[in-house]
Amino acid sequence: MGSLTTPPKLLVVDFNNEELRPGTTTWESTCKEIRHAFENHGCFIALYDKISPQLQKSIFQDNSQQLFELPLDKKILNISEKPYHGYVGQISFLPNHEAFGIDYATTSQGIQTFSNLMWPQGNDSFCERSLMFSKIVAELDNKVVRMLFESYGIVKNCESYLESTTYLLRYLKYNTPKTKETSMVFPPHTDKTFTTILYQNHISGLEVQTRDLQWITLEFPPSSFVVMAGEALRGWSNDRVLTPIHKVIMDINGSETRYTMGLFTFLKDDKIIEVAEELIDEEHPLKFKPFVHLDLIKFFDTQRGRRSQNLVEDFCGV
Ligand SMILES: O=C(O)CCC(=O)C(=O)O
Ligand SMILES: [Fe+2]
Repeated sequence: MGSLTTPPKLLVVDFNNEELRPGTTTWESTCKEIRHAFENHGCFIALYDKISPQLQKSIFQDNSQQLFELPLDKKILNISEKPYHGYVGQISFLPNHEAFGIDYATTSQGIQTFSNLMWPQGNDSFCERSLMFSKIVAELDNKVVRMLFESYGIVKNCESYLESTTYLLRYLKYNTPKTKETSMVFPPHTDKTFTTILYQNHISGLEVQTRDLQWITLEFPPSSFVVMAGEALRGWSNDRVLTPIHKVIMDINGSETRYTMGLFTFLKDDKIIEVAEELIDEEHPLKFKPFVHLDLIKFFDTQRGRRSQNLVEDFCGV
């Protein structure tokens, strides 16, 4: 059904702007804009041209294609002790979707461990490009997190969050759906991350739900990323940040495969995620008890967690 009001436009932040340095007025005003975007929509678009055209091409054309062409007995070796960190595919109600997860993707060891499973004979170019991509996107992530903390006046413990962050690089693929019933290639969900950064090839499809339940179709300008809040960030923010519901829809008349790269951040087990006192006031009384990120994901992996409409509250609400 159509909506009577036009869907809002998402914030676009130009991270290529030289003026976007701590101490400048541009920095200060952009910090505020980012905070409002996280609070109002839970996401925004980042223009960031650090991925060269060659890297972009080889990530989508070489790396993604090589990975998804592997035989199933190799793909299923991509497992993890952590829920939702490994291979996803062959799911009857998601016939057009497949994904891999590479944990500790900003370290050569993390990438190598994954590559050794998929290509025991070695695949140096896959490793180099994946590592380069993850490091570039992690830099963007760190900047965004710093800006969000700063806009709330929380500067002192930001570094401890960044030091405790691990990065899961996911390669995602969506085939063209065959019928109208399967045009939703990924169902509505929220991310269980701290933050998620998405990068796609030229095939769009991501839609994000607003607070007033309208769907926005995301346009990715050239060299852009979508930065999105996960459930753990919502917990950290004392429920100020929105964790947006999003889904992927593809045109049944389309002919091209959609590839996405996602950098998903998580906090290590020794890091307690705790609402900072700066985020508690009369209007925002404390909503969540301190928690460990992996425990939140494990909770989601239970029947009660998967049914929850309000994950952080059901997991650690006060
Ligand atoms: O492919 C996309 O654009 C979205 C992927 C996504 O939402 C996810 O993997 O959590
Ligand atoms: Fe998602």
